[in-house]
Amino acid sequence: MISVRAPATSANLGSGFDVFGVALDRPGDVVRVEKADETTIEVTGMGSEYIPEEPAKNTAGVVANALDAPAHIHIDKGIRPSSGLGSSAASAAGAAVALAELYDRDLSGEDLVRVAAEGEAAVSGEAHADNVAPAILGGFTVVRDDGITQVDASLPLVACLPETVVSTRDARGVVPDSASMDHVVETVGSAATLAVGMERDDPVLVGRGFRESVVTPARAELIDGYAAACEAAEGAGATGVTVSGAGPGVVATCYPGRRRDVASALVDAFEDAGVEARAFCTEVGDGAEFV
Ligand SMILES: Nc1ncnc2c1ncn2[C@@H]1O[C@H](COP(=O)(O)OP(=O)(O)O)[C@@H](O)[C@H]1O
Ligand SMILES: N[C@@H](CCOP(=O)(O)O)C(=O)O
Repeated sequence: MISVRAPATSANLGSGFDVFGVALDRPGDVVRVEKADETTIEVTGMGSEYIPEEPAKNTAGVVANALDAPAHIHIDKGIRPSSGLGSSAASAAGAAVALAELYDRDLSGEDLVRVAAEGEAAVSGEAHADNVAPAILGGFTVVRDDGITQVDASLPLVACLPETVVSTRDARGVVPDSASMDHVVETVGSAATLAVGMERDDPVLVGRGFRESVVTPARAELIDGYAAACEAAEGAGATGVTVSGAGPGVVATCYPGRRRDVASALVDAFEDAGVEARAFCTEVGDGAEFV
């Protein structure tokens, strides 16, 4: 039996829609695989009641099919589905790494990302690899058609999960079809600032680089209490706050000593808006690993 822990991830980071992603040190999914004549899936843990066990509908099952690697797959979910923290991607990434090892397939990190992205496409409608890339490679990743760039950043993060469900498929439906030149200029400036901030492990530059005015405001409309939560987090020391992935999760960065204050501010602000929420103090972490 092969067992792999794959981390939660936060995609987009404001200015990098479908391009940027980071691995979070916690939480994560654990995927265990054993060879079998045909693929079967069992899911336990956080939100497992909402996750299909039919292989064609589960991201891990789609990966097993893509790799022609039938297995009994057990997924212990540490990441709530439809959270904006790459829950479906973690299972896809964990399955890709575990099944490649089980069947002795000689695949590069980028090959594994491509296979795991097929699992993501099955649930979100499009093959975006900005969650599976950091879930496999770790750190901060930049995904483009011509390759993936990875940086081992060290950065404090707070992830907050309001008890609202937003599916990635639905949240992709509200993304505007076009952007003005002013917005393009702003996004390029933010994305460049964020990438330099990741290289320098600088929470001020990274937080400034979250700023984006096309996709983020459209998604924020789906998250009750979002504006108040951002304001409260910034008041508590966050150097930047944005929607995590497609939402409803929110991600903030700050100096290391401010994480607890930022986490409490986010939770309290959502609760004041009538939305239950929980927050994790975390940091940029490693990719999928054997356990
Ligand atoms: N192994 C899996 N883990 C989590 N969600 C899965 C899995 N397989 C299929 N899904 C489905 O994917 C959807 C959640 O994915 P998505 O909307 O992209 O949110 P998230 O941000 O949590 O990845 C849910 O409909 C869920 O049932
Ligand atoms: N780039 C994607 C990222 C979705 O992330 P998830 O964690 O919400 O699945 C998007 O913004 O649609």
